[in-house]
Amino acid sequence: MLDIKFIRENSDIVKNACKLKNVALDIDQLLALDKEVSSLKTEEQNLLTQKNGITAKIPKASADERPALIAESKALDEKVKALKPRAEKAEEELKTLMYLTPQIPSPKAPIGKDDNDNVEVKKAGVLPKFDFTPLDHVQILEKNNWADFERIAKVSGSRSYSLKNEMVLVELAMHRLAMDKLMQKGFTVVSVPAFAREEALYGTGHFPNGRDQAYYIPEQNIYLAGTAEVQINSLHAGEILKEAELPILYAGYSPCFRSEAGSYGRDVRGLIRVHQFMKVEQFIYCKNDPAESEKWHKILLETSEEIVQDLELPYRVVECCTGDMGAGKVRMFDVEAWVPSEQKYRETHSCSALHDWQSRRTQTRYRDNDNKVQYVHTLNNTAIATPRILVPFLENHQQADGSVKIPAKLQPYLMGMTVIGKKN
Ligand SMILES: Nc1ncnc2c1ncn2[C@@H]1O[C@H](COS(=O)(=O)NC(=O)[C@@H](N)CO)[C@@H](O)[C@H]1O
Repeated sequence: MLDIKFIRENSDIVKNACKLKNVALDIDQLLALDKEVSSLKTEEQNLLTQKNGITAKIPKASADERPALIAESKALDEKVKALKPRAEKAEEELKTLMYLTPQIPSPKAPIGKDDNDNVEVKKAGVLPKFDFTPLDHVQILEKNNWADFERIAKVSGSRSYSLKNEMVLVELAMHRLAMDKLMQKGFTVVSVPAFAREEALYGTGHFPNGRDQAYYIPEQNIYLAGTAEVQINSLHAGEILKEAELPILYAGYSPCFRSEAGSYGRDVRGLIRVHQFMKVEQFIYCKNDPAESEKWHKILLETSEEIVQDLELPYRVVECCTGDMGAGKVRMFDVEAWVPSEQKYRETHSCSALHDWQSRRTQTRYRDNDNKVQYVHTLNNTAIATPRILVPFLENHQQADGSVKIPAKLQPYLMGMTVIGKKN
């Protein structure tokens, strides 16, 4: 959400942001509603002032003056009451449009329509050369009895999977590697429930537009969040923190649930795009300062690169263009790991800076050292998300017999194993 004062004084900048982010929103209509809300409030205030003036006269008025004064006071009450539904309707409509108003993208962000216009900013690692015909991740899993798809689909439906044997240990090992790294960097590791109330999904900006991505449990009127960003972003909703408490660094561990509505037919095979996955989420609250946000954004990105390097995966970093980054972002980078069977890089991490666009939605503020109350800035990035990252992991580290080499940094989390899978 933006500051309404900013929209009033910079409507052209906001209109341009809507264009850059493919957000179909009528800012003139928003400003007209804003004016209507203000004028209704002023009208109500004037009526109340008039009424108070009249009421104040009643005690001193003579017996024959009093009935007229009481009648006039009642008539003013009726006028105030008549305004209420109009004011509430205008406020509701204004709030809806405020929730849809995109953040202003950084001038450093590439301008573009969709992920085809993202810009590669870094490439690292050596693409694997196989002296055998490499398998894709599903074939490697099946050859080693490391996953089941067919049976579990009968039980759990589409886009489901069951990891087996060493693959379950590899998944846990990756999460532990990520959590240990984040703890060493001062992050507070927290596990959070997948459950989240509607306000929390509005808080990150997943709602209103992404409502169809979330599973809803009507009896509890609660949702299954698609990322721990949702829960963590609302952990301090409504609070006024102290500047000395910032930055707050969270590593949120949770199951993530996504309907993947709109992804029909995409990545239907294997582990890339599933309904339930596990993620360690990096989330930072920092003070309201673009330079501070830029510093933490860089650190978040470097941390996810370190994890991908620890897994010895060839990868690249792309800066997301304005049309791909999403409504709330100032700037966003994706880390993409190389998938040999597709001969292309696939997104494994997504690193965003949002300034105060989310904290205005959750009313998360802090009292700065000059005693001024400000909105915090928020940032988030994936630390590790499985099972998707198992895809580049298995394919890049596969050997001719179908076994898979374990990178040195992961071995301590796997009882020192250096290779897993097929021998004979
Ligand atoms: N349907 C899915 N199946 C498997 N993995 C997924 C799915 N959706 C997202 N992911 C993984 O989760 C990562 C983060 O998802 S994201 O929507 O891009 N970004 C976020 O959720 C942010 N909170 C940063 O983590 C993705 O990069 C990807 O690795």
